[in-house]
Amino acid sequence: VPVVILIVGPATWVEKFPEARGTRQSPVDIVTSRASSGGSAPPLVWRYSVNHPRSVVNPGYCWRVDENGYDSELRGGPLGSDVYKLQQWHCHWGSVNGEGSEHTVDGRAFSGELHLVHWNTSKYNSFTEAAGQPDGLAVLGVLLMVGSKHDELDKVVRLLPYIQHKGDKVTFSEPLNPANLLPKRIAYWTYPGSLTTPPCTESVTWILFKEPVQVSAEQVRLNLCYYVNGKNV
Ligand SMILES: Nc1nnc(SCC(=O)Nc2ccc(S(N)(=O)=O)cc2)s1
Ligand SMILES: [Zn+2]
Repeated sequence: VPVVILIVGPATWVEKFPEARGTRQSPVDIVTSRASSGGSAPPLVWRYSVNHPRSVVNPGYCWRVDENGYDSELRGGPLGSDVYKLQQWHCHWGSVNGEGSEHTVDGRAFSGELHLVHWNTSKYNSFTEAAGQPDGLAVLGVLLMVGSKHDELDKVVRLLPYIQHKGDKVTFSEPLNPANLLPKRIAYWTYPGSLTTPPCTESVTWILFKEPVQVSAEQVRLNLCYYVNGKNV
């Protein structure tokens, strides 16, 4: 009986998304010995609005929080003189604890990875337009490791049981400051890269914080069980 092997992972993305064959594809392994020092880059500065309604969506993999157009600003660091605005933030978790981050550091994976996705409002008129431009997006990456409970993240994790299936969405108005999702030490690695999932557009300036942020084992478990249930191929 002929065996049909259905490959749905990154290896087949190039067939439908030519960008995936590009020269600046993410994620990457950060080889710390090869990272150059920051030199004279200006400080990275951010400001997020706290008291506005947000919605948590199940896009079919992990979960995503939409900022619904409320004001915010990310500037400085590797972003030149452009100002970026937070569009959405989401997570990547593994199917097994201890793996699941997209970026690795010296070959080491973390239990998860949070992405805060911003777009260049100085140059473009919409997220979708910016998402197709080489300097259109800036994503802050936060590595997650098991440790103490993360109270700010818990405002989302506790809502996961209500969005078990693809397309489910729940809106909440509890005040939340995305800045509280970032590590205390703001040292980071940065490189020109791409969206890590289709269409893999090479439009992302990646800014990955060096210091992992701790989440509790229970929060990982909730994401894992949610991930397994909510995950669509
Ligand atoms: N040209 C376009 N690409 N993507 C869109 S809208 C969908 C979208 O936001 N995709 C997206 C995919 C991956 C990432 S990630 N994991 O942060 O690199 C962020 C965002 S329009
Ligand atoms: Zn992501």
